Amino acid sequence: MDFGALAERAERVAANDGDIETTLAVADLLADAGPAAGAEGDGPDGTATDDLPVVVRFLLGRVFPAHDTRTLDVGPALCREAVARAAGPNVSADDVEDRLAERGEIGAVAAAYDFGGQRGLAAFGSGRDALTVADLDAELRDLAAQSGDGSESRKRDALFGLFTRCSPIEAAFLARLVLGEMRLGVGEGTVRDAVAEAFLAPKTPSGDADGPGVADDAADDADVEDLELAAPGDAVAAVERALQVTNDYGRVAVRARDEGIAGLREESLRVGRPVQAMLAQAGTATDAVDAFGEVAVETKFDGARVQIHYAPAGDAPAGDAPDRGARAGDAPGDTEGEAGAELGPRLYSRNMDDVTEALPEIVEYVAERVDVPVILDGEVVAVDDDGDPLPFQEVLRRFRRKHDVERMREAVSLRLHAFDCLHADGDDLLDEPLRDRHDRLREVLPDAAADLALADDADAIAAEERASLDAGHEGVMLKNPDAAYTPGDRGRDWLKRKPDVETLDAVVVGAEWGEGRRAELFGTFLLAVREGDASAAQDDGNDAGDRSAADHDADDLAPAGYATVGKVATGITDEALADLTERLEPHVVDETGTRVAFDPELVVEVGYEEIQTSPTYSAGYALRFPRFVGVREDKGVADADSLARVRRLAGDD
Ligand SMILES: Nc1ncnc2c1ncn2[C@@H]1O[C@H](COP(=O)(O)OP(=O)(O)OP(=O)(O)O)[C@@H](O)[C@H]1O
Repeated sequence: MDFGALAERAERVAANDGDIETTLAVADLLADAGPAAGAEGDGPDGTATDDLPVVVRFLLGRVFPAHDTRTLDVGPALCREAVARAAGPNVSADDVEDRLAERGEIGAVAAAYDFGGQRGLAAFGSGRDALTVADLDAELRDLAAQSGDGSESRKRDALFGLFTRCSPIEAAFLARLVLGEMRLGVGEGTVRDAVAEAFLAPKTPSGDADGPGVADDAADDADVEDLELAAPGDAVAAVERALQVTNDYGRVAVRARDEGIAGLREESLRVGRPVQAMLAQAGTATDAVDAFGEVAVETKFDGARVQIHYAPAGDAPAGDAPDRGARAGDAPGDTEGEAGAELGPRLYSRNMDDVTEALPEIVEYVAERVDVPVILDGEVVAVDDDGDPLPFQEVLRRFRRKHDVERMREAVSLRLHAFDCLHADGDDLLDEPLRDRHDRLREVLPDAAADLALADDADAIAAEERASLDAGHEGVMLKNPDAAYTPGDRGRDWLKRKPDVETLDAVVVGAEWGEGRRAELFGTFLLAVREGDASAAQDDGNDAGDRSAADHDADDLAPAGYATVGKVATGITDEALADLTERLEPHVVDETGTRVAFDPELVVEVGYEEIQTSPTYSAGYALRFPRFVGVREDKGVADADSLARVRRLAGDD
């Protein structure tokens, strides 16, 4: 598929405004993305390449599947510089930035420049060197592989080269893609439904050539309200399930197209390919007893979530192939590995970032004790010399560290508490009840997990909670012992119970430069929460997903989809200020006097005394006496707290 064709179809998708219309338009696009039967093309053996997996990922603003830890690592500044160079000698990165402030969005800015090279060639009748979707994917993967000295300038050159090959509509798509800001209004839920619709819906009697259930150019249909999705519920559920275990929309789309529901059901977990973590809702002991009868009561450890993947040498059964071999430092990719391959312990954060290198003692601990292939879920906690837990901020000093790992290993000791087992010795356990998964966990790593404690009355749970708090932990987790493990789900089968000293995980959307000796550093940080819930933020690129300068209210600075709740300046050490400044500066999208606005990128945890209603901030609430607790390295902006939670904490809901 030509990249131009994809970019143009994507614009048409974005022009839809109904959910069903959008889903149908995406389904239509997916049905056209694969190779036509028997088509010849530029694939390795002369067959046409299969663009479907790439198209699916691109629509979601990704080059790599979610489980793949590779990233493009192209920031807004680098993108602006590449656009400026492609636009010609008279255009500087500052000019691009000015236009960005006017237009509010990098795609529109990139499309507005005349990347003369290719038009010049076209004018001479030679036609431009058309980019295909496969070319672009390959180029971006090469770009992602750049590392070390000079990699930034090589990335800039590569991106510049790509822009010079782009028409305006392609340039807009490319700029948004590299920054992960597609703005198509196509979220993960839409793609899931579209995959089911394109490949698993019953064939329509009309013999619609575009694929089952897909309306021809849905956007043009006058009777949009009559549109319906034709894929049955079990088809959507099969896609959802395959997505949960693979974390790869491209792979699932291909499987659905080629092998239908039966093929999707064969997808299974793979050691070396992280899945999303199961999450919890807040709840009380009484809620738990009422809902589950018997309740599994676990300590709520105050650390950082880790998912552990390990296939010891000589023990990985066939069919349980890690995605790649076990060479240290080798990030598992999205290619199939050999069956039975060995994989050294790999550790992933809650956001599926590979944190293996930062936590060598956990790697050693697992390698010394586990002797069958496993996927385990747990929490890494910082401990003092007596083994007592230290606050969560301590573990974050270790968590993503790339430098000084050995020095920090001396300074902050870590301990692993495992609490779940998703896979053991060739068996996928997601559908097994927690009590059975926990038995397997105790078999494979008894040292890191206590026996499952069961209770059926609120008093017994309260006693466990007191014991947990007395031991310096955060509270208790109350789990349904009969529930399956549902990746990515924040359901009612896991409840978290901690004392009412709540903190808020807020997104930093603005700052003010400091004064005096701190004039080079940001001093005060403007905090915001998400306006919608997580799925809305993902699904609605035109609303909560927008991240542009023009959307920043002049007084409030909150980007669309976010509501401000206060400013924090206390509790930040000089070291933390310097770190925050360095990390946030590349994300400045607007600057007025001493005030700056950021793209929403960084989540910080803040404590406060209370939440009051207030006209000062766009949330309608303000944090009283906010204090900085730390950066939530383990959270992305989609995981930040929502306005609904602020309302609840304020007692208004
Ligand atoms: N025994 C346990 N079982 C499950 N999760 C645990 C346990 N002990 C600690 N945790 C941590 O608690 C988190 C569950 O709370 P939640 O799903 O709300 O995540 P969160 O938003 O990070 O919450 P919080 O900010 O309260 O830690 C898990 O992600 C995990 O990191």
